[in-house]
Parts: sequence; structure tokens; C-alpha cells
Amino acid sequence: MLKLKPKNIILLLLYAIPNTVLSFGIIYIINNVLAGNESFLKDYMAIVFLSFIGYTYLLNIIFQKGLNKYAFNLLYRNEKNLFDQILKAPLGIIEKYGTQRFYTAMEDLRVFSNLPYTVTHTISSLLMLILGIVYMFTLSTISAGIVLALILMVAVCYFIVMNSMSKQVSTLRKFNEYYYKYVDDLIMGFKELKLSAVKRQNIMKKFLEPNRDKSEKLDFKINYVFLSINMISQYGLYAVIAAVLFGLPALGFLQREDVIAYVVVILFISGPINNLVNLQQVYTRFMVANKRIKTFMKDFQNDDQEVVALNNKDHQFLSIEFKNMGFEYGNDVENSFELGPIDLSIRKGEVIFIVGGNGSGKSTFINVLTGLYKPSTGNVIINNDANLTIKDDLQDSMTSIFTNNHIFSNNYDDYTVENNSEYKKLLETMQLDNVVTDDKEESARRKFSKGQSKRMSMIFALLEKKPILILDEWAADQDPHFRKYFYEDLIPRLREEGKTIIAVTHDDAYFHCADRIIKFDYGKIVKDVSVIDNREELAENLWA
Ligand SMILES: Nc1ncnc2c1ncn2[C@@H]1O[C@H](COP(=O)(O)OP(=O)(O)OP(=O)(O)O)[C@@H](O)[C@H]1O
Repeated sequence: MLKLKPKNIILLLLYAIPNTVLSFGIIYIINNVLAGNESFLKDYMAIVFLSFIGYTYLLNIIFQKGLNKYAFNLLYRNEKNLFDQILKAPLGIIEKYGTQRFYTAMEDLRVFSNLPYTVTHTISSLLMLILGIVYMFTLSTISAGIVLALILMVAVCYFIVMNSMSKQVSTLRKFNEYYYKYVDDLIMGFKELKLSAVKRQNIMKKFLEPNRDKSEKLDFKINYVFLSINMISQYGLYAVIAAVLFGLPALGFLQREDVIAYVVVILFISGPINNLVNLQQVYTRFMVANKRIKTFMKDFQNDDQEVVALNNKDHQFLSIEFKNMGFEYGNDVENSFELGPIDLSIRKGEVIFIVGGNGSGKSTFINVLTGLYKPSTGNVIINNDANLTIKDDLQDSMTSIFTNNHIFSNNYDDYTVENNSEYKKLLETMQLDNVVTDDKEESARRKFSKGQSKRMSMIFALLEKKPILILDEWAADQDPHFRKYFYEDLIPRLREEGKTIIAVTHDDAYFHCADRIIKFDYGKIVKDVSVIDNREELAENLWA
């Protein structure tokens, strides 16, 4: 996340050391002027004093600009990395952890982007503190030792309290993760919630309110502790000043003339001390954010090498063969679903319907076929070449429309719909030409009915010109007229064009439109029927 390079450390020191020396110069002049030191009462000292102030101001302006640039770069670079990490993550990981992890990771990144400021403040404050204490030692060793011991006592208290807060900050984050889940449900299930008073009541009273109430209490507690610590730092400082004003001179440890110098130094270093105290709570948040970002990165790590170049640009597809292939969901739920073992081969140009009861494994198989899930056992051979893999050599030859199709808000493909005659023809083919009347991108991505959106997805899929078309219950949302047209006109036309079509379907009235019907049951292929040879079996109902 944040790697301090030697160059950064040098820049930081180039700022922090002169800044501390100049700031200390300012106290030194104040002290000597207050003590009536002759050589500091000369006229030119005013110019020296103002120059010191001017230099520190300039130094801070220049450094803060650079620091800001660095911090924003860190934040935005990491936002891009996070997006990229999710893009590369396997589907199983996204399904396992859910989207809310992404949002909390974004929040953590925002926290983390303050780290450069914090590091700078810490170093400057520490240097100021050290210099102030050294100055006190030059005046009186015993008094400086006592003041230092008092400051250390307060610091130890901070550390103890802060460390005890780290767990609570982490729990607060967990509450927020759940909160985002409810927000997800609220947005995704808005219509269901609007219809059901019970659901509305329950999500509010049983889930959201308890979560927010507990969160509020914890948030308050954490902030109250942080606030109290700040107060202790402020009032503790008054106690140290009281010791300097009354205790140390009375005990004979500090000369009266040095008392002013001590008080000025303590007041001057009170800023850096407060900074350090405040930084403690920020560091606690950093530690939590850092741990969570690391866990996020680990959870979303992708061991597979990303396909940098598309190996199969010419989209050659001849066959795919599954040999003894098995897949198992990698979660620890008991009786988790097992697909396979599957022995199956699919050849170029075939139209295959995948059928089977609910939960029989059709969509799971589609996810393996498209390379979204990696088989746990067995082999997959592409184009009779054992060196080829789905992910590297076949994925880019496939286009798929999943059950919950998504129309992207932008065109992420290489084609454009504007001035595209093929697009216009496809609008007519899919009977959408009365709905989408121009060739603008935004018109193609407007709000559609479910059936229309599936047709639009089909247009986008066909414009990709991939040899393999995979459909998961595509026709389920189509009206009877269009469904018939899809099975009896469109599929034969696509077959003629040489496309390989693999479609999950429950439409038994159109089973005759396929070349092969593959039936799944409990994760296994129980029938693999050639339509031409087995019209009778089809008539007897494949569901039997
Ligand atoms: N991400 C997942 N993690 C664990 N189990 C899953 C996951 N997705 C699906 N399953 C389980 O795998 C089994 C097969 O599901 P799948 O979605 O492949 O069935 P399907 O044949 O497509 O059903 P349908 O006709 O209802 O769409 C089911 O028992 C389901 O509970």
C-alpha cells in the first residue's frame, strides 16, 4: 500500500529538519528577548525573527503541496488497484465475499491516504519535542528529567488506552459491513420492501436499528475515549506547567530566570505533543485499515496469471472435451454441491440445449464451461490440444448472456453502434427497432423491460462476433410469439452462420430445435441425446 522509498525519506528529512531548526530558532529568540539578553535586543533581531517566520511559512507551503500531491496519488492509484484486483478475482471469490467488502475497502483506503500527512506530522512533532527537551536539559538536567518523566507517564497512558481501542475500532468496521449489506438489500429489494409492511418493519426494527444503535454506542465510546485523551493531554500539560512554576523552583531544581524559558518551551512543544496525541488515534485507525486492506488483498488475490495478450485472436474453435471433470463449491457448507464427474465433448457448430430440474447444476456447468469456475478434478481439452486452456485460449471466443443479464452503462466493447448497419439490422431482427429508434449509445443503454433488455443483450452479444454463444435461460423472459421466433428462426439462422450455441433452457416445446439435449440431475449428466436420432424420446418427455 504505502512504501516509503529512500527518496521520500530524504525529502521528508529535507523538510522536517530545517523546519524544526527554524521553529526552534523562533523560541530561542523569544526566550532570549524575554530574558533581556542584550545581544537579542538589537534592531536587526526583528528582521531575523520575521525572516525565520517567513522561511518556515515558505518551507511549509512548498512541502505541503508536494505532500498533497503524493497523498492524492497514493489514494487514486490504490483505488485503481482495488478495481483491478476485483476485475482479476475469480467469480467464486466475489460470490464468497460479496460486494460490501469492496465498499469498506474503499473507505479504508480513504483513511489510509492520510498516512503521508500523519508520518510528516509525527516526524516534525518528534523532532520539535526532542529539540525542546534537549534545550531544557541545557538549562537544568534534573528539572528536564522530571518534566520528561511526566511527559512519558502521560504518553504511556495514551499507548495503553489506544491499544485497547484498536479492537473496538475493528468491531465498528464490522458493524458497518453489515450496514452495507442492509443498504444493498434496501436498494436491490426496494420493490419487495415497498410491497411488504412486515419486511419493511423487520429490516428496520430487527436489523438496521439494532446495528446502527450498537454502532452509535461504540462510535460514541471510541470518540469519547479519544476526546478524553485529548483533554488529558491539555490538562496534563497545565499540571506540568504548575510543576515548573511552583514545584521545581521550590525544590531548588530550577533557577527563577530559567522558569520563563521552561514555560515558553513547554507551551511551544505542547503543539507537537498534542499532535502526537491526536496522531495516536489516527494510527489506531491506520492499523485497523491497513490490516483490513491487507486481508482484502489476500482474499481477493488471484493466483492465476492474467491473460495479458489474447491468445486466440482469430477465435478458432473446433471442440471442447471434458474428461472426468468435477467441480465443487469451495465453501465449508456441509453437503455443498458437487458437479460431475462429467465426460462430454462439444463440437463446433452444434446447437446444444442443457436441461434439468432446478438446482441440477446447469448454471454451475455454464460457469465451468466459460472458465469462470476452475474444475477441481479432471481434464478439459480444447481443439484436441492438451496445451490449450479455457481461460487462455477459449474464453475470448465465447459470448454469454447470463440469467441476470446486465446492460453496461457504457460501451466497453471494441465496436460502436453508431453508423453501424449491422446493429440496425439486428434491432430489426430482435424486433426492437420500434423501441430503439436511433443509433446513439445512450438509446441502446436506456431502461428496458426484462424481455427487451435480454434482446438488447443478444444484440450486443451478436455484435461481438464470437463463434460460441452461451445462453442461460435467455428465452424465459420472452413472450410466446418471440420465443417461437427465437427457437424456430433465429437459432437455425445462427447455426447456419456456423455459431456453436449452448443454451440452458426449460422450454421443452422447442427441444426439437437443438442438435443435442444434455440433461443434468444432481450435478451429473443423466442424458445426452441426439435430437435427429431420438425424436421419439423427446416426445416421451425428457423430464421423465
Ligand atoms: N455460489 C455458490 N456457492 C455454493 N453453492 C452454490 C452456489 N451457486 C449454486 N450453488 C448450488 O449449486 C447447486 C446447483 O445450482 P445451479 O445454479 O447450477 O442450478 P441450476 O440447474 O442452474 O438451477 P436453476 O434451474 O434453478 O437455475 C444448487 O444446489 C445451488 O444451491
